[in-house]
Amino acid sequence: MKTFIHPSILSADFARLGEELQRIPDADAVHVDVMDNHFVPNLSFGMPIMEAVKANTDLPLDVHLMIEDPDRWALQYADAGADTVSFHVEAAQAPIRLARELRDRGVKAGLALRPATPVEPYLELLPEFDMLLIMTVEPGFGGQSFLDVMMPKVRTAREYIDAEQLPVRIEVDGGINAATIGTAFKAGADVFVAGSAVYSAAEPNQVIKDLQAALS
Ligand SMILES: O=C(CO)[C@@H](O)[C@H](O)COP(=O)(O)O
Repeated sequence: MKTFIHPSILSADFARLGEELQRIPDADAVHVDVMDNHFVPNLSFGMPIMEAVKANTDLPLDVHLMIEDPDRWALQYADAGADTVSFHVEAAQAPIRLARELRDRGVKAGLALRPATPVEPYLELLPEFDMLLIMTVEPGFGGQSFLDVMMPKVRTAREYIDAEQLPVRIEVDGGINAATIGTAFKAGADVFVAGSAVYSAAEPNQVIKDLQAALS
């Protein structure tokens, strides 16, 4: 199975964001965490920073909206150059309509689930999506510990996706590092977001290579 490492810039130095983006050349995409201080108890950034990120990297942008009312905002991120826009099923009014609107623009649609949200009720929606984002920490902050109790959810999704032969990736987000990535991979994830593990290191790109090596 092909795998993808997406560093999260939530753990980068925002005052030097342009340089921070140049420190991860072997990443498969940049994970862009948008938080509104309503859906999650933290505020990160919005469209101006998204536009600055787009202007300062050639890597694909994997945008994760942790916001209320994604139906209202998601298309702006698509139009600003996102490759993938994931929004939370707990926040969306009309997830299928929004996924179709994203895909009509040529942008991949991701369905994100909080740790407390079961996956089973949403499996039948997956043909409408390109990615399922399973949170492996409570959304809102970087640097938390990996919730391995989410692995049954990843396994259930993997079994369904394989049985239905859907071209849907499974992204895990939160607490991913060299010690946890193998657990998530074995459960069936193929896209791995890593924030603090990458950006707290002296050489972020070496961490990306180490994570890739841990999967090979
Ligand atoms: O969405 C989130 C947090 O809500 C994540 O993308 C974190 O930014 C990942 O950070 P680490 O757990 O890898 O430090």
